[in-house]
Amino acid sequence: MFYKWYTNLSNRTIAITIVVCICMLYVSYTFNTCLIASINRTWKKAHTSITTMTTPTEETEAPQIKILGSIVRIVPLTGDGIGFDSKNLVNASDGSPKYRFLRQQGLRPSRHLPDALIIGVKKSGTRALLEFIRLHPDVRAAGCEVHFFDRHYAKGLHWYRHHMPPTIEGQITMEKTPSYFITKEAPKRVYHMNPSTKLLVVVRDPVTRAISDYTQARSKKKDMKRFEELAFLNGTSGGIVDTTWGPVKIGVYAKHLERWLEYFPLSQLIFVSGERLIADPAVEIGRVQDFLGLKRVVNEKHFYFNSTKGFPCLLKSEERSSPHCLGKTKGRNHPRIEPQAVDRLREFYQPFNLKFYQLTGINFGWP
Ligand SMILES: Nc1ncnc2c1ncn2[C@@H]1O[C@H](COP(=O)(O)OS(=O)(=O)O)[C@@H](OP(=O)(O)O)[C@H]1O
Repeated sequence: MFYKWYTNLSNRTIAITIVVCICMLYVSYTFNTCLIASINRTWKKAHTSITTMTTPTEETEAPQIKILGSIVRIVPLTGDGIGFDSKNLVNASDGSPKYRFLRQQGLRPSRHLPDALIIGVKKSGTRALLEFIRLHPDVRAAGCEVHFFDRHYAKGLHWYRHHMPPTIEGQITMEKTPSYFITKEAPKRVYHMNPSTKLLVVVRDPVTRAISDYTQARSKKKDMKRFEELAFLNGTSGGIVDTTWGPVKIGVYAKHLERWLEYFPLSQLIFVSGERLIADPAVEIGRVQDFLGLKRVVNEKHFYFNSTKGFPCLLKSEERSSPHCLGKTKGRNHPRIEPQAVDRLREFYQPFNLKFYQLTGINFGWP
């Protein structure tokens, strides 16, 4: 009797587990992780900063929430065709006090396709660049990598726009997805969205970049082969470079850039040095603000050097008012690579680096 009851129970548990798994798979397929992360963040914020929520009043037809002691009326966003519902509340509860204030004033931010894109290069400092430039009050950026021009293009521009943050007049919308730089179809697709899109490219010594890329991959797959075995065809450090291996291939910047230059004039691109972004972020951010036609607001006062992390960090940002660094996946310790392998890779990249310097008109001074 007990055995039968126990078997029934475990069968039911298994059935429930399967149903839950299928539902989760469906949800993760339907929505992208960016959206889920953003809902998650908003959910967390709502639980830390919203203390009371009242029901809609007839007069306003909009719910009021009590944030840090003051009553705020949530004004629905326009431009997306989103009605006033719980989904909209997620959007409307954008964490920034600036936006809560604007909504109180009846100003209606709306979502726009990006004016500027950080298109790459992976592991060169793209996150740092985005976090630094979005300190500017006239810049608003999607927090996650949207991957529209590589993975989600079939979903259409309406889908893409919905992933952008709400902006008010005069603000620039930005997004960063480093894989755009190497995606063959991306230049044409971006051009079709808007031929005036400004393109930002962060580049770093391709050898260090390849090691950084490998370090990231190895952090997810512990039994990964050694760098030297993957970067060379015969597995030996001085051998033939495996140009089909992703971390090597991405570093041939000139080849990827040529595809972008088929669609965009050089003047529409800015090249940010990943090395200088670490050594002197204020200078690089100054150039970027000029390029975007923005007043130079972000400057050295926004940064401090964190000697424990070994990187520049932020004194405050829109999301956090206390000093903080980028996450622990940025600025990882790299494994030791045989000097012979490093030398061979430097030799391999040299002609491509020179070509890249010629195309951009900038000597990045990589060894
Ligand atoms: N301020 C600051 N803090 C931490 N890390 C910084 C910073 N500025 C640039 N970097 C460098 O950024 C590298 C990661 O590059 P990305 O953000 O482009 O990586 S990713 O492609 O988005 O995964 C990361 O690479 P690793 O050092 O290999 O982790 C850093 O070297």
